[in-house]
Amino acid sequence: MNISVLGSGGWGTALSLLLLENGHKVRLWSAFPEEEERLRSSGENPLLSGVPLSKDLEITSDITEISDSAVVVFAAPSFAVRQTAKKAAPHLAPDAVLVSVSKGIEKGSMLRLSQVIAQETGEGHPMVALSGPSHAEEVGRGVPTGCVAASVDRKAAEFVQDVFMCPRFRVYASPDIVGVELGAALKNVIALCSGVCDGMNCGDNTKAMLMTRGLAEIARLGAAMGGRRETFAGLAGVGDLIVTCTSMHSRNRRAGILIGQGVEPAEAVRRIGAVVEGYFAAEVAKSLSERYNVEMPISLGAYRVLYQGSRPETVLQELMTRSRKHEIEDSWT
Ligand SMILES: NC(=O)c1ccc[n+]([C@@H]2O[C@H](COP(=O)([O-])OP(=O)(O)OC[C@H]3O[C@@H](n4cnc5c(N)ncnc54)[C@H](O)[C@@H]3O)[C@@H](O)[C@H]2O)c1
Ligand SMILES: O=P(O)(O)OC[C@H](O)CO
Repeated sequence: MNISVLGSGGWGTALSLLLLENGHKVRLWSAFPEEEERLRSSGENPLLSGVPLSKDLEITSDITEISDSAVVVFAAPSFAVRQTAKKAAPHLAPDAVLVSVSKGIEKGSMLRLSQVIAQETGEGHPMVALSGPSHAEEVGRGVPTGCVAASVDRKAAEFVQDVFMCPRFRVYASPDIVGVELGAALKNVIALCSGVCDGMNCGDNTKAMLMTRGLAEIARLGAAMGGRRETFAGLAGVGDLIVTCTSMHSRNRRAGILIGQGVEPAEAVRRIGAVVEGYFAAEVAKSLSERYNVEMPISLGAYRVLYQGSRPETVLQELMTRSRKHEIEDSWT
C-alpha cells in the first residue's frame, strides 16, 4: 500500500526503510527542500549514518503528494507536529489512517501528539500511536525490536500492527493510547536525568533508583490522566525507559551526561545536534503535575536544573533527603 512518512529525521528514515522492506510503497517527506536534496544526493541521512537509503524510497518536500496514501506516519519532533499536521490536513485521503510516532507533549496546550494531529486534521481519521524501545540507529540496521500500536479503535490498532510487523519488528496492539503516549513523552525526562547521573559519576545503584522512582511518578501522572497502570509496565513504559536510560544512542541521555559534567543545559542540547525531547518534556511535566496535583519530584528536579539554574548535585541531595515515604500507596490499610 502507499504510505507517507512525514519528518525525515533519524526515526522517520528508519521507519520508512522498515516499511519498504515490508513491501509498501513509501514516500519520505521533508519539510525542507534543501534537506530533501541532501538526502537524495548523498543516499544517506546524516541522522542515521551508515544506513544507505534504498533506491526505492521516494523522497519529497511536496506535501500534496501524500494524497494517495492509505497510511500517513507523523515523525516530526514534537515542536513541529502541529505545523506538519496543518500542512498535511488538506491533502489527506479521506480514509487515511494516521500514525503518530513522535514522543512528546505539546507545550502550551499540553495535548498528547495524537490529539494535536487530530485537532489539525479533523477528528475523522483513525488514529494510532506507535511507541516502544526503538532507537532509530538499531531499527535502521535491523536489530530485533518490539513496539506497541495503541488506539481506541481496535481495527486501526491491529491494522497498524500488521503494516509495521515483520520478523525483525514485533508489534503489540493496545487500547491505551493515553498511557502509551504519556509513557513515551515522560520517559525522556528520566532519560535525561539518567545521563546527568552518569555525567556526575553516580553509580548503578543511583541509576536503578532513578529509573524505578521515575517510572513510579510517570505512572502516577499517567493514571491521573486516564492511562492504564499496566501500560507503564509494558514496552512503551518501562521498556522505553530502560532503553533510553542505558543506551549511548539516546540523545536525552547524552545531553544529560554533558549537563552532569557541567555543560550549561541549552548548550548541551545544542551539542547533541538532534531533537532532545526530554528538554521540552520537563517543562510540560512540571505543568501537568501541578494541573493534576500529582507529585513528580524527579521531573521537577530536572526542570529546576534545565530552566532555573539549579545545580544537579544540589537537586540530587534534596531528592535523597525528602521526608520518608512508603513505597506502595496505602501500604497497611
Ligand atoms: N531517533 C529515535 O531513535 C526515535 C525513536 C522513536 C521515536 N523518536 C521520536 O521521533 C521524533 C523525531 O525524532 P528524530 O530522532 O527523527 O529527530 P531528528 O533530530 O533525527 O530529526 C530532525 C528532523 O526533524 C525535521 N524537522 C525539524 N524541524 C521541522 C519542522 N519545523 N517541520 C517538520 N519537520 C521538521 C527535519 O527533517 C530534521 O531533519 C521525536 O519526537 C523522537 O522522540 C525518535
Ligand atoms: O534518543 P532518545 O533518548 O530520544 O530516544 C529515542 C527513542 O525514544 C527510544 O525509544
